[in-house]
Amino acid sequence: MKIFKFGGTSLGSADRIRNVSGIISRALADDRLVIVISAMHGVTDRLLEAARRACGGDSGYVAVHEELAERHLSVAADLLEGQALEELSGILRRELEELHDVLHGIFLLRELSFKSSALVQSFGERMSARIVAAWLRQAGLPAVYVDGRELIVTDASYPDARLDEPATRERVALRLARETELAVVTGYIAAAADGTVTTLGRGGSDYTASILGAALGAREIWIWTDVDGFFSADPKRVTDARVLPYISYAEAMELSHAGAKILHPLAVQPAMKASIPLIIKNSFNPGAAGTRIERDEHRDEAVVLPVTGLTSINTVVLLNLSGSGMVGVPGIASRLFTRLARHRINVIFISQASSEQSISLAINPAQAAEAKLVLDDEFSAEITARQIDPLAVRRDLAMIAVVGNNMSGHPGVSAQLFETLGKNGINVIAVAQGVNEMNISFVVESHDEDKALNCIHESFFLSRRRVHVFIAGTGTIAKSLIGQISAHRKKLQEENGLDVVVAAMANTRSIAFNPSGIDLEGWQDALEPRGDYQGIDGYLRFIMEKNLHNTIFVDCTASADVAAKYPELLRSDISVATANKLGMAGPWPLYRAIRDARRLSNARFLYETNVGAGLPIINTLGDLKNSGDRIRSIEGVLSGTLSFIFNELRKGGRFSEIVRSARQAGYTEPDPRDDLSGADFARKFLILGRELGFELEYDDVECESLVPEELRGEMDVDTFLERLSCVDDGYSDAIEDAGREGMTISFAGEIRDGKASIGVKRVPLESPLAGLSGSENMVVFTTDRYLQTPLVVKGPGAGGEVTAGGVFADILRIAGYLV
Ligand SMILES: NC(=O)C1=CN([C@@H]2O[C@H](COP(=O)(O)OP(=O)(O)OC[C@H]3O[C@@H](n4cnc5c(N)ncnc54)[C@H](OP(=O)(O)O)[C@@H]3O)[C@@H](O)[C@H]2O)C=CC1
Ligand SMILES: N[C@@H](CC=O)C(=O)O
Repeated sequence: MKIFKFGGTSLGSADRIRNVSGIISRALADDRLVIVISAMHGVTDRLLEAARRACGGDSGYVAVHEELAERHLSVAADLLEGQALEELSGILRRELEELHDVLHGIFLLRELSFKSSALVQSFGERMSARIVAAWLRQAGLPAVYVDGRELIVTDASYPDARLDEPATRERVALRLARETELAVVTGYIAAAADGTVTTLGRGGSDYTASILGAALGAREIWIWTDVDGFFSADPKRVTDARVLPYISYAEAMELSHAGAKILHPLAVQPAMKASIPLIIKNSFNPGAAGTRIERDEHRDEAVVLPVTGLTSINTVVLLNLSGSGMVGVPGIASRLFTRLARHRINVIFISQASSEQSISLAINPAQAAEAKLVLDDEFSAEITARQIDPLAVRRDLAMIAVVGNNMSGHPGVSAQLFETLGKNGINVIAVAQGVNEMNISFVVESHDEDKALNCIHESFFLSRRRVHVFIAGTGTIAKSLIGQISAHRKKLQEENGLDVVVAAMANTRSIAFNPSGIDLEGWQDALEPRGDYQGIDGYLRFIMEKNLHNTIFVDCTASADVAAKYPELLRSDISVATANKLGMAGPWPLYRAIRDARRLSNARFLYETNVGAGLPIINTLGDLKNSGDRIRSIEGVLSGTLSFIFNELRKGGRFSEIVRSARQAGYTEPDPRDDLSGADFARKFLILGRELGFELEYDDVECESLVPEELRGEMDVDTFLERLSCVDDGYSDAIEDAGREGMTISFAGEIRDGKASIGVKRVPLESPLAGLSGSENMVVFTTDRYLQTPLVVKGPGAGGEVTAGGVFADILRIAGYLV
């Protein structure tokens, strides 16, 4: 025999009931069934609403009653006709009349006890089970309506009555013995010894099914719901959550107690005691395998992960009782819990540090005010004597539980859990783990709940790793970067299990956002005005509000305002990959602030493209330094634009035209005067000097400017470029003059003994500097280890593609660290 329990969503309409009867008919071919029925979707809430209104003297309860009458009678009329419909309608009308009388009584008395509330709620299951039984009979099955009050005996503790197991067994054996009958039993409701209605707690139809299964020695108990099974996490919150084919009774209990709504927490216990498997199935997708809940030894060892699932309760409050007067004083915890129990305040989570100075409890927010009142009263003497502080209540919190049988004796699970949370900047407020080691519960701000669920899920379930990229800037570098991510995203997904999601892009005017990833082919169309999120502060607020896990901020602007935000981002544990040099080459206090924030942050800060675009210069210098080499000097060409200019001049080009071409090719800064003045080159040397440990400011770099004196005033870029031809002849002559002496000119620099200088240099034609082409950069590291033959890094040092490639590589380095 099997027990089939159908939840409210499976019974929400006539069509759904037809679907349910199809499932039942097919299963009956193989086995005897007992059917347990919940109230139709939403009905219990409406019944409670009607009762509350009636109690409050609001005659609106009548309208709710009429709505419920209409709903049930119209489903009946849709399913049945003729005599069968008449019979069923008559029964439903009688139920509805009784309901009306009860509600009217509540209205007159203005009194709603748990007992009368249970009676009101019972009509939901009573009417739905009547309808299902009638429809099954119409379909030719031997269905009979059985009221749960005839079968399940409880004590009279409302609203969550406790089962009287022996009495229930006896009644079930007696009433459900007839094998020819297809019993359609009301879930959720039971009766106390005196016959008054009791309820088994919200969602208690699962419990009914399990109680009946155990009492009847069923082979399996099937819980039919509207999802494919027990998920590794709530699929509405964690997109990669997957159905668990199997979980143990203990895991199911831990998960349902900690918020997984798929199964009533008490439903596991009777099935477990009788060793009956519970099967979670989707009535809308009966072909799906579902989840089997049974003893742990049935699990396939090959697929065992330490964590089975995670779940959360998204509104809890934390009560904190603390004070030096608690230390070493026996009985404090006993008084605390006894008082809460007396007021039926359910404790979801408990944590106490070994110092005994405080006890933290998580409870339902609806009970927080009462808890504060009763506990401040309980400890009033100690509070007056200042031995214990008044109870502290912290709100807007979520409790997350990470559950798995195999966490027990598996070192590293909590390390991995808290490291993952730390890297995502999620503050853990309280933690609890029992000695069975199969549940680590912790409390975080509600705002961090989804982020925590997603990053933990990724970390433990080997689902696809995802990083969320927020780009500032939509210009040359950003465009190339988007193109590269678009071209390689699929490959990264397939080969590395990494999903680089561009969640947002913003320029000074507009913003595009999609947490699942902006369409990289048509991102321009997704840009919208920035609305309330103006300026870089607005963008940062936007990012913080979205609070996605594994967020990486990518700076493709040339803005000092954006660079000034790096410390704040790092303090919020958001990693940064930047092409913008105005942070690392900014004023010393900003540089220091970035370095300090980076040291203290759980996030990473990478800026390889600040020097030499995509060339590995910062990393090379870091490796040399960190491995103990001493850098004697750094020389070379670190401006792609200036390199290009002199390389083209040598070929006979005209200075102003070459600058235009460099701009066209994406080598120049947004304002090419930043290149011609040597400022961009100087910034790179400033960064290298600082990497070497020198406390340098921008003005410490000796720098020769190629911007002609007469063009140094205020003017826009186009005017400047138009007037730049005034220097063309001078440069052509200088190249010619130098050539006559076997020399040429180049713009290069060096750092030696903490002094950095850059400028135009005459170099022999056979010098490596004269051999550069295009936008090539060249850096020569002379070190203790690379003395006779210095280490040279050479290659294109500017341009959209190489720079974007460097930024992309930094993103992937951060992703590797994050996930
Ligand atoms: N070109 C190269 O070879 C290399 C460049 N870099 C660096 O890359 C960076 C980007 O250069 P590039 O792409 O050429 O510059 P662009 O001028 O093409 O693009 C800059 C972008 O930044 C946006 N922006 C400016 N301020 C803000 C702000 N406060 N918030 C959001 N967006 C902002 C601009 O928006 P809007 O359009 O609205 O003004 C624009 O979209 C620069 O820092 C540069 O030094 C580094 C290495 C090599
Ligand atoms: N404008 C810069 C680009 C790289 O930083 C250059 O010309 O090198």
